[in-house]
Amino acid sequence: MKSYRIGVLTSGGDCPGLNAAIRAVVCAAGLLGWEVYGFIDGFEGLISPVRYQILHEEDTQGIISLGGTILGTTNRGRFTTKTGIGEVKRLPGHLIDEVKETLEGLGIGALICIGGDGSLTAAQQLYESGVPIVGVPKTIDNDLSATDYTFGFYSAVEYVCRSLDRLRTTAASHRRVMVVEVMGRYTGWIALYGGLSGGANLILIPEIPFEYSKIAYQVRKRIAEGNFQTMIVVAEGAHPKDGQYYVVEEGKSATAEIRLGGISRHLEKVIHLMTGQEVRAVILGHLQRGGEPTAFDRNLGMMFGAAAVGLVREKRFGYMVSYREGKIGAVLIQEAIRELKKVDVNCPEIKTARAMGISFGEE
Ligand SMILES: Nc1ncnc2c1ncn2[C@@H]1O[C@H](COP(=O)(O)OP(=O)(O)OP(=O)(O)O)[C@@H](O)[C@H]1O
Ligand SMILES: O=P(O)(O)OC[C@H]1O[C@](O)(CO)[C@@H](O)[C@@H]1O
Ligand SMILES: [Mg+2]
Repeated sequence: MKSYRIGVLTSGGDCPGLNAAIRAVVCAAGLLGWEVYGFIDGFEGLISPVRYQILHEEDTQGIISLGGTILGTTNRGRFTTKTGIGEVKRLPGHLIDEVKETLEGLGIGALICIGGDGSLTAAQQLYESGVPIVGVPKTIDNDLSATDYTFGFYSAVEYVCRSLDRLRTTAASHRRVMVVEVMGRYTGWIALYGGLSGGANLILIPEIPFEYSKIAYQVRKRIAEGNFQTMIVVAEGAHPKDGQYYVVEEGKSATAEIRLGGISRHLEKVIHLMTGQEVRAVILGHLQRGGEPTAFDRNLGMMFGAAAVGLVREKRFGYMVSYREGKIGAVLIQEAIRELKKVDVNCPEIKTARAMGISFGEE
């Protein structure tokens, strides 16, 4: 008798912990006697030219500690559902039909989609069209609702924290202002957690629009107090009050979301002009996304992967696994993608930062 078959794919920006999730899916499904088809390059592998790899336990040995994804991923292509903040596009019907044909042709009974907000928006649309889908949340940005954490986030935070440690010694030696730009798209999770743990003096996040004069004031105040170096962490999506996001490519592409970036270079010029200090911008970029996952992200990836197989077993399609208050559970994918999870400006990390005199550039 043909055994039950499931598919798994990784989609959107890669992040540490994806391989741990893939291994858990393969091991948990294998114990149930199921076959696992890993689709290559996310949703792209589901349509012509269809690409997949049958995954056995031995194919996933030793990958828990490996960054990236053995299945490949993409954040541009034929499955664009998001082009800008709050803008959602419908997937064309012919694409959905092709996905269904592929799954039916291969005898696959369920598909596990490991993705961020954009990829799970596509997954939800496929589910609404009858594709049996279970979601697994991932992204370094930690911007998915209905889960406290996504794997990849703490690995990125760890990198930001260590980078600040290194940058502080050179900033102190030269009595400079360092402006360290970190990822996170429209949310400030990485900037807040990385900045606080790395001893930043100012943290600029999209949730708290800043004022240039307040940043300059903080730099001058520090100098007056005998602190000649200032560490500023800025989220790529941070912006001044009434200001625009800084984007790498002007305009929008039909096949990808806009790329944010460049705010640190702008701040470098403005802070120098306003304070006369030497300022250096450092963009941490994809160094935050590469490399090995932290132990937390490995464990979260495995807990999510194994739980996703459990949801398939229970036929709870349209659900996404989640982590809330220390427990693994399930929520509707629809609930997770309804709106971006932004930093609560009254959260303990912000309160702690304020209590310690760390500025958010608005006072
Ligand atoms: N095959 C594809 N074709 C087009 N766009 C895609 C495809 N796969 C993923 N995307 C898009 O890539 C972007 C990133 O994916 P997702 O949100 O799942 O990951 P992420 O880790 O949160 O990264 P990001 O911060 O870039 O959103 C989303 O806008 C998503 O719609
Ligand atoms: O890999 P790309 O296309 O540069 O995408 C960068 C974006 O992806 C993310 O790293 C999330 O995966 C965002 O923080 C960032 O804005
Ligand atoms: Mg995203």
